[in-house]
Amino acid sequence: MSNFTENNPFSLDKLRSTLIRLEDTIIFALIERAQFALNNCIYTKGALEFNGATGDRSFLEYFLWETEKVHAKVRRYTSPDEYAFTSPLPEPILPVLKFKEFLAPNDINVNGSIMDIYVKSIVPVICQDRDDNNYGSSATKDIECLQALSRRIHYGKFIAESKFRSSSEEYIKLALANDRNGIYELLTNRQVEEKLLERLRRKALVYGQTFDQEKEGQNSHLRVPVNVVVELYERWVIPLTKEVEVDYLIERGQKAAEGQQKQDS
Ligand SMILES: C=C(O[C@@H]1C=C(C(=O)O)C=C[C@H]1O)C(=O)O
Repeated sequence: MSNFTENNPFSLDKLRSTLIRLEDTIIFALIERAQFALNNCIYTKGALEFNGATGDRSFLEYFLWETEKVHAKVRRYTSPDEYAFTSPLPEPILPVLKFKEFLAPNDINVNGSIMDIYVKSIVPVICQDRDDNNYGSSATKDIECLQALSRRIHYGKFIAESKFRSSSEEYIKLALANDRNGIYELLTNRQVEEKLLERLRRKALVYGQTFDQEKEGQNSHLRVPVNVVVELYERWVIPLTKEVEVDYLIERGQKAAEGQQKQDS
């Protein structure tokens, strides 16, 4: 049941349908990356293969940073249905830095950045550990994965705004007490999470099929292991999305209380 009229961009049902669509984007992005070898040198800082062109960064870090610089120059404001580094929502707006925090190689946030998690625990499992020289293609597919993951995680801002509008008094009270755990519990919907993980398992199983008749029925020939996709969400995507929601709701609640005080004075 949506919590607003259907034409409202903050309908929780509508926002959740965008997250469901992003599941497909992320699974297919992982499948696309898995067609190339690991090419470990693209994750190695200052790897000799790149003759110093990337300075003390890895090829992927360098490639991502340069890509983001181009995007940052051309990015205009977007609606909640499109990708946005900063939220079109009323104040507060999570700073663009949030994206960088998640991707910065030396990120201190939540057990390491999305890039650290992706490079250390996702790519080595979905790609064969060898070098096929497809460095540019591999990094391009990595960036598509990282951007889809970041888009999904930062969508937590819009989900948080929707929840705030449904229960603003409760969130304001918790925000004024800086009660992050209280906000985390209030925003958590375990039924939605369990349903999501089950749907993800089914999608990874179907999308990952190579339809190679000789191997019919052998899970080993899946293009991406099902448990990798499910664990990615269970261990990282969902917790990081909720971190974004909590960050947003703390600021949103405190600023709303300030606004109320100004009105009352
Ligand atoms: C995104 C939401 O907020 C939380 C995070 C979820 C997720 O990251 O998949 C799912 C349910 C909630 O615990 C939501 O309520 O839909």
